[in-house]
Amino acid sequence: MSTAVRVRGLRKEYPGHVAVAGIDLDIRQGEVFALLGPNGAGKTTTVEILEGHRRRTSGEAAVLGEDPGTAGRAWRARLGVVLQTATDAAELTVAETVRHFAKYYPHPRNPEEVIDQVGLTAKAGARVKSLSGGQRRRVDVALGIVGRPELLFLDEPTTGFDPEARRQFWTLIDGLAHAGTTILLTTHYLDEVEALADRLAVLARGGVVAEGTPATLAGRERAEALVQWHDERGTHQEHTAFPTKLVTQLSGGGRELAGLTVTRPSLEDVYLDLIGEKP
Ligand SMILES: Nc1ncnc2c1ncn2[C@@H]1O[C@H](COP(=O)(O)OP(=O)(O)OP(=O)(O)O)[C@@H](O)[C@H]1O
Repeated sequence: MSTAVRVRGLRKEYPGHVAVAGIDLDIRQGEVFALLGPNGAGKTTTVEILEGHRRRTSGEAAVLGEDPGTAGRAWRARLGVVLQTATDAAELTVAETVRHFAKYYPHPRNPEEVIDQVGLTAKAGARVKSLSGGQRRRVDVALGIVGRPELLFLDEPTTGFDPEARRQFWTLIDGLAHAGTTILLTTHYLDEVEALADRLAVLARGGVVAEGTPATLAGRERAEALVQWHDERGTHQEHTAFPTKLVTQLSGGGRELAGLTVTRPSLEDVYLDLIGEKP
């Protein structure tokens, strides 16, 4: 599988401050890759460099085979971008806005279909100005995908969405990924990462502190499990690296254990541990 994004030693310094301290990343074509990290970790800076919106101080970057610092309009048309800050609310309607943006691209998607996909058909004739925050965010997403991007950047795309809108959005992203779109997602929602991402990297203090799949990040699948059950003497709990063995012993080969649960660290536990904020 070929590489959509390749980054080596990427560094960004602001006066008196290192925002990105030399990171490496490889994002394969067709995968959904999530970038996680606390506020100020360097996610937006990294993404903006890859989008060609910000200059790097040093290091190498190749996005769809080109250097984002020098690539031109044809390259830009292959990208879809949903920035963290919402598009300025204009006097135009939703349909007018999406149709207008579609004209910037050589092979745009059908604007009406895109509006439908982001769940805004009922609001197609409404002025963007009159929409709620979550609905405007959906317009942003529509504008990000109308150009049929090969690589889609989503910077905190579901902030302000209600739970139903988030689910719809996940379905939409899943569909795009299945159709072969590479997606780079930054988010603070760990359930979003578990639902969507093939792989993720955790950024903290400008560096990558862990990289892996949501299920195996930082040895999560090998971490000790907590086994809980109760009997006439009360509730019991035990930490073990071998929960299957423990449960087999406890159940004496088939006796039912009341209230049995086996839990491993959640992605959130692992994440908080990695960024050094575990309570
Ligand atoms: N234009 C700028 N000038 C100076 N410092 C900046 C500039 N832009 C960002 N920074 C600093 O660089 C660091 C990384 O910021 P960045 O926006 O990349 O973080 P982030 O991981 O996206 O955070 P968030 O989760 O809050 O969006 C922060 O300390 C920020 O204050």
